[in-house]
Amino acid sequence: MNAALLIELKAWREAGWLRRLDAAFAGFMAELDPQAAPELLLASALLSHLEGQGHSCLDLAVLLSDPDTLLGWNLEGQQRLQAQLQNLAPNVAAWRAVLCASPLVALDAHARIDTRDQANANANSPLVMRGTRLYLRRYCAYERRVAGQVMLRCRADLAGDVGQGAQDVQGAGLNESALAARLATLFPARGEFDWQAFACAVALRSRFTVITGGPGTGKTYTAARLLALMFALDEQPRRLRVGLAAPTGKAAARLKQSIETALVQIPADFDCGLPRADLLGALGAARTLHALLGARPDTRKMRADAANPLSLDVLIVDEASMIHLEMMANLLDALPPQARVIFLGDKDQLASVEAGAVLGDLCSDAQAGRYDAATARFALAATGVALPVQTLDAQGSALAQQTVMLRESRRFGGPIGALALAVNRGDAAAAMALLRTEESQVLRWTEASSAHAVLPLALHGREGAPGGYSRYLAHLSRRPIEGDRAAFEQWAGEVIQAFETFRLLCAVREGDWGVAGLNQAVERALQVQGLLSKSGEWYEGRPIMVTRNDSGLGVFNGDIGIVLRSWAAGPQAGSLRAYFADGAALRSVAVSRLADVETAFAMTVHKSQGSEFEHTVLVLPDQASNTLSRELVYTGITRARKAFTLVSGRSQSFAQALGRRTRRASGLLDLLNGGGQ
Ligand SMILES: Nc1ncnc2c1ncn2[C@@H]1O[C@H](COP(=O)(O)OP(=O)(O)OP(=O)(O)O)[C@@H](O)[C@H]1O
Repeated sequence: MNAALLIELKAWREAGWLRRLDAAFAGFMAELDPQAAPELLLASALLSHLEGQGHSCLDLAVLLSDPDTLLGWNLEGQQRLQAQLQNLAPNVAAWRAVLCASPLVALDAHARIDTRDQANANANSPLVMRGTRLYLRRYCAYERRVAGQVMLRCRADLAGDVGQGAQDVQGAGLNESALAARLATLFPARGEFDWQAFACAVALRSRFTVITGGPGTGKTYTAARLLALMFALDEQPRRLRVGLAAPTGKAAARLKQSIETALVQIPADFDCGLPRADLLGALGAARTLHALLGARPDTRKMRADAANPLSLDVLIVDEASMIHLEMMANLLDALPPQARVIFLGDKDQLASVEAGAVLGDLCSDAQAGRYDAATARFALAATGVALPVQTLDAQGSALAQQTVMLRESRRFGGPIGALALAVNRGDAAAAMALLRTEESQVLRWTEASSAHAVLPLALHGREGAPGGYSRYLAHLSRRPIEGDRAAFEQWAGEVIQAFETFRLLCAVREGDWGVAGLNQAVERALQVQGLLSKSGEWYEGRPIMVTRNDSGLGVFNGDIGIVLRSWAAGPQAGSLRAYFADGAALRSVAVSRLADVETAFAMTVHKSQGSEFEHTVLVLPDQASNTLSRELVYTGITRARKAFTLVSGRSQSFAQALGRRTRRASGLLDLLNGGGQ
């Protein structure tokens, strides 16, 4: 039977339902255990396949109840899978029993939260079963580590850390009256509950906090005021070690810039415990998580870990929706036990490309709140206003007490905000009406039979949102011929900035409507128009995106740069180098040293996370695609600052995308809620 099953899996690979790796993994399991049950081989192939799609595990209950939604295969694929399932164990309990009987599967049955890998009993088994979920061993361990750290830190007592006072909060040593007085200065009373002030208070009473909210809800504004509070309340503010980080270089640079801007806005009479300039200096550079943890090529092991922790008291991490499970486990392990970590992010955005949906899992109670009596009392004491009753729940988890959702957008009042809200609700009719009838020209819907409809937008923009890529190309043509290095660098910075005002975002990679096809088409169209002079792979003006971290070169996955001739004295320009903006500074790398890059006129929505463009064009393909989802459309729309255009190859794509939510299998939530069986 196994031989027949392995042949069937090969056919599934040839049909494109599985990857080569998935079928090979099942074959590997059959080699390790020639007596393996067919359930084990099928589950192995599907588990590997799902891991490639960002799931942390295979939930047998979902596999047996709704395999079509889980896998998203076409009708033939669904029927072939059903034909196999009919010959196998009849229900979840029977499947579980078969899998657990295999020497290749260890059982992780401890309900208790523990940071250690619980499946050590059978340390060589490649697979682990927890409850009805089957894991590749390392993902099970990552979930344990994340859940353990989150629970420890949420319950942590920060005695002595921030001021000393008589009215302790959960033993935290937090002086409530001092906190309330300072919060009142930073967040003047508005007569309603102030979620931003509450978020600051919550972050001060424990070692783990999540602040979530849509774009422009003031996550960075709140984090900056929180930093000011921490310095103000610390007995030795000069010794407070603060780190800023984000998953990508661009997001890190943006965080630093926004925090600096927000710190400057803090009322001058607020006493931060040290001069404002010193506070800014104390923050240091914002870093990518890879750089912060010391990622090294060819090993999963980071330089910083539990044995060699980061030298930090406070860490603020932005764009937390992009953090995958393995990275989160590594980050939490590397934080010293007494350090405080604050995650900022939008829970409704796309999850990381890699496995896990950590922020989504952590924020499962964010909308509801679920604050217990102690939190309600603390909120009232700290902010002077009671939490809204609908957010109270005596049974709220420890994590819920440390999670705050900011609910008011301060930036997106207009059509883009209204569209993002409609999309988030899954209200396709309202979203389409906004896109089709909106009069201010901020939004536009373009239905097209060919991907070439995108080209005029890329070349010149549209009415209400002019420019497209012609803006950066105009800058490109104004290279200073005479002048010094400073003039060259200023020009190069302007070219990069101008490129960042417009972007084509794709839902898929392949085909005419995907990243590859559109990049080629845009390059060709710009050449035909005489806007770009392309000779070979590398040419002046080529926008590139780095696709792999290279700490040696100082370039990281997602970095965007522009290829320019380097500065040389006199009218002679030098060799081609890729230029990247590092905040206000410029950094360059010889193009010959860049192996893992792609052209960046068009990029996936996934890769655009952490960036914003004045005009964003979201391109949905003409074929049905599993990658279309509500989160994808929401993420695309919220990348737009001033104008948004949707180009759809199929009229149904948009509504179908909004009807499809990305649900990633994960056992993290169960662990956080105290269940591990
Ligand atoms: N309480 C407030 N009072 C006045 N202005 C505010 C307040 N909160 C936020 N803002 C302003 O709203 C804008 C958006 O805030 P901020 O950049 O912090 O939002 P964000 O949630 O971090 O956005 P993004 O999702 O883009 O990262 C900023 O200009 C900020 O100064």
